[in-house]
Amino acid sequence: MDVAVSVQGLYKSFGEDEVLKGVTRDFEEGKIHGIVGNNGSGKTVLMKCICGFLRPTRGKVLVRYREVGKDMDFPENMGIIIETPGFLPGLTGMKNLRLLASLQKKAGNETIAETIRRVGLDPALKKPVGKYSLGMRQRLGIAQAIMENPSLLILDEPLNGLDKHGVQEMRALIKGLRDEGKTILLASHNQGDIDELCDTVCEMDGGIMTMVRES
Ligand SMILES: Nc1ncnc2c1ncn2[C@@H]1O[C@H](COP(=O)(O)OP(=O)(O)OP(=O)(O)O)[C@@H](O)[C@H]1O
Repeated sequence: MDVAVSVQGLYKSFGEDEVLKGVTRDFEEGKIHGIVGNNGSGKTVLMKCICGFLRPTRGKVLVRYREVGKDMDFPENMGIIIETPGFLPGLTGMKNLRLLASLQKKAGNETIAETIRRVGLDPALKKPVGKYSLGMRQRLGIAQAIMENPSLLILDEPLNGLDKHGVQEMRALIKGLRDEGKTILLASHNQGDIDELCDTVCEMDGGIMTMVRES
């Protein structure tokens, strides 16, 4: 099997608090991998370690066989939604994404506009993001994560705040991204999202990971 992300004996402590307790798991390329678990079970901390935002206390994360924090600071070709996407409230959605895209210079204006349309928003909308509804902000967050066509997506509760219709649309989008060959790690509390989207499911419980469903 082609492994996109390999988590090997991962421990993470904050002071006395051991939040990850030896997590080991390979996530196969081209699939949607669900991560479920109660509040505080360590899902976000695990995702932050995979992204290189947090350094593990022990163990390692390999993304496409290169170690995060050693062979590279952050995995390349990665799109992320972790916690609420931080946009500048006074700018339009298009301007926010253009600003973020200017860092990597991978996505031009047409690609950004196309991505905004793909998540069901209007790239010509003059309304500043500060006046967006929660669902619109979430859609823009998804656009930001996918605009540079990453091959790995780390999505922590990406469908939060969306109404029923929005959830259906964004589920279809996420499945479409998987069908394009992308690898997706998806943390969710929504059983419907997990059942419909995920090829494999694992559960975090008190910093320990157990397998729930293999494809
Ligand atoms: N920067 C930090 N400093 C100290 N403790 C932290 C930090 N980040 C997370 N924690 C602790 O790690 C534990 C796991 O948090 P985490 O955010 O990974 O949970 P989660 O499974 O994502 O929960 P939720 O479902 O609520 O999003 C919690 O007890 C949290 O307080």
